[in-house]
Amino acid sequence: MVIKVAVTGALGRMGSRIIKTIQQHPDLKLVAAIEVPNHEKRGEDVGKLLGIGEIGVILETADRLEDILKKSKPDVLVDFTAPEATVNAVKVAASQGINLVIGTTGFTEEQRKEIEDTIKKHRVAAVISQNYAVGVNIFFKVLEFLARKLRDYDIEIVEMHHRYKRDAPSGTALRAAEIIRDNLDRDVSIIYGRAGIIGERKKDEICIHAIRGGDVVGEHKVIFAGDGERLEVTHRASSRQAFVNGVILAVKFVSGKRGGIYDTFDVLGLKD
Ligand SMILES: NC(=O)C1=CN([C@@H]2O[C@H](COP(=O)(O)OP(=O)(O)OC[C@H]3O[C@@H](n4cnc5c(N)ncnc54)[C@H](OP(=O)(O)O)[C@@H]3O)[C@@H](O)[C@H]2O)C=CC1
Ligand SMILES: O=C(O)C1=N[C@H](C(=O)O)C[C@H](O)C1
Repeated sequence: MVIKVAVTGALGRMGSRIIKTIQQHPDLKLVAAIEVPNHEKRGEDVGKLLGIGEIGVILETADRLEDILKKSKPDVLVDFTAPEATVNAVKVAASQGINLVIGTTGFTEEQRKEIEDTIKKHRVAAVISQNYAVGVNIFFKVLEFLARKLRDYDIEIVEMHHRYKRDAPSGTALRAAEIIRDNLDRDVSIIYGRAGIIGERKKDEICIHAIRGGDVVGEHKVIFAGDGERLEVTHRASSRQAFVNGVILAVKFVSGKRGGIYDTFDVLGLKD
């Protein structure tokens, strides 16, 4: 069976790669590609815009999302855009019974809740993950283990991304901090950077440090610092294809599912 896929953020760093990869999977068919309202390339063939030759799908814009989805009838909508754009895409797609793969990061608590409530209300299925790379999900599992074993160590997270990234800290760093917090048997708060006369480090905090620069695809390091030793775990993404490969698995996983909110642990069979 062929899975029909729509992609929002079609010309973005992730969206464009997702579309190119869909073209390499005979069991996936791109049926709609959507960009920001009033995009100057609206109406042009998306394959041509991406330098892979005509594919027979024209670039549409988000102001017409409802009609586009009604016409193209995708099984799954893949969204890597920006927080408000994702909230809107989820509302429109879910109301038409379309399942979702969501990769956008940087949501407020309210936006996250709105997305989850919408998915539940319309009983669609969605995969939501801050990081679709297989290696990062294994890194998360390693963090669960380390947090249980090194519970008295001082824990710090450092992430680095390209200069264009809009949100900080990264969704992955936030998820890593939550995983560690949930696996420690003591209360900790998550804080963001330090400056000034901060005094001695507090035991009950995990600090996230966000670095931005150049074309770095994505790096995450977690440091467990003890007395006389330090354990560091690092994941480095050198190509966005690492995320895209996970997205393709998520599309195949969520297609045809009846309802529910899943993550990449579900997709990759990593749930305990
Ligand atoms: N979960 C994961 O594994 C990963 C998540 N991400 C996240 O994905 C998101 C996108 O990242 P990236 O591809 O690098 O960003 P880009 O800015 O390259 O791409 C986003 C695209 O979405 C477009 N867009 C914005 N609003 C809308 C809208 N309303 N409808 C349709 N398209 C819209 C943007 O257009 P314009 O530029 O004109 O605004 C842009 O083309 C970020 O939140 C990032 O953190 C990234 C990599 C991996
Ligand atoms: O914006 C990016 O590029 C990335 N965003 C995700 C995040 O915020 O964690 C995942 C990846 O690190 C790349």
